[in-house]
Amino acid sequence: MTTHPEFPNLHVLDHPLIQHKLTHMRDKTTSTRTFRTLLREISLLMGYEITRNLPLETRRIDTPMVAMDAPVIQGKKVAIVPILRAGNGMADGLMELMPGARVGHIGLVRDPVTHTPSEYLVKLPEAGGRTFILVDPMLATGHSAVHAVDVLNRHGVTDDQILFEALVAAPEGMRTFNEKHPNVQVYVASLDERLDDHAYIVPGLGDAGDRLFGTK
Ligand SMILES: O=P(O)(O)OC[C@H]1O[C@H](OP(=O)(O)OP(=O)(O)O)[C@H](O)[C@@H]1O
Ligand SMILES: O=c1cc[nH]c(=O)[nH]1
Ligand SMILES: [Mg+2]
Repeated sequence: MTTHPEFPNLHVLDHPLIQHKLTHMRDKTTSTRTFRTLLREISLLMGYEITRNLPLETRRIDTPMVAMDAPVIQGKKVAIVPILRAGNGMADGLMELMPGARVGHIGLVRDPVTHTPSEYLVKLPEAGGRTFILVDPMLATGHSAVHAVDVLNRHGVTDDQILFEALVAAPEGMRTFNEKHPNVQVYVASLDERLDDHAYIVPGLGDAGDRLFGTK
């Protein structure tokens, strides 16, 4: 895991398995079926790092030898929140890791001309001191990410209780995001070069939602 001099809250997960799978996802010849499998697998691998600081509690169990107080994750203290649609593909991986987690949804779609997101669904579990893991593969202009964190803030979740898991981010989007939410920790597989004239990430992987669901 590496950090970035300009973005102290950005963590680039450079594990070879994650980088190898990301390369296959970027490849335009990769099928929808394989893209979907890879997104779930990368999210699961990233989840291993992202959950590193989750609080543990102890539970009394009996081993075949003796009784002991053994550590367990406070599963009900975690909420996974995909930003629809593409975030769904990442949430699947995290839900495998944490089957007891609550799951919320934030539906956003980006206008192709103005690049501003509009909201079509918000359904969230109670804040209740939970860690909220927001997931969306693409952080491009950053407006969708900012909007989603604003939604969580209004719901009673503070920035230090939010982790953002993306696959690829653009520097422009990270700048915009950090102007509003510098205390949200952001985890990515890659910080890419730039945005193009249509606010797509370069080199990126194209339209994540369309590639995940085969809609184009
Ligand atoms: O950083 P931004 O410039 O806001 O762009 C990123 C957003 O764009 C994509 O979603 P899109 O709006 O295409 O919706 P979809 O997931 O339904 O395809 C992506 O999944 C992010 O949510
Ligand atoms: O590169 C991009 C930018 C926004 N949304 C995507 O799916 N891809
Ligand atoms: Mg899309």
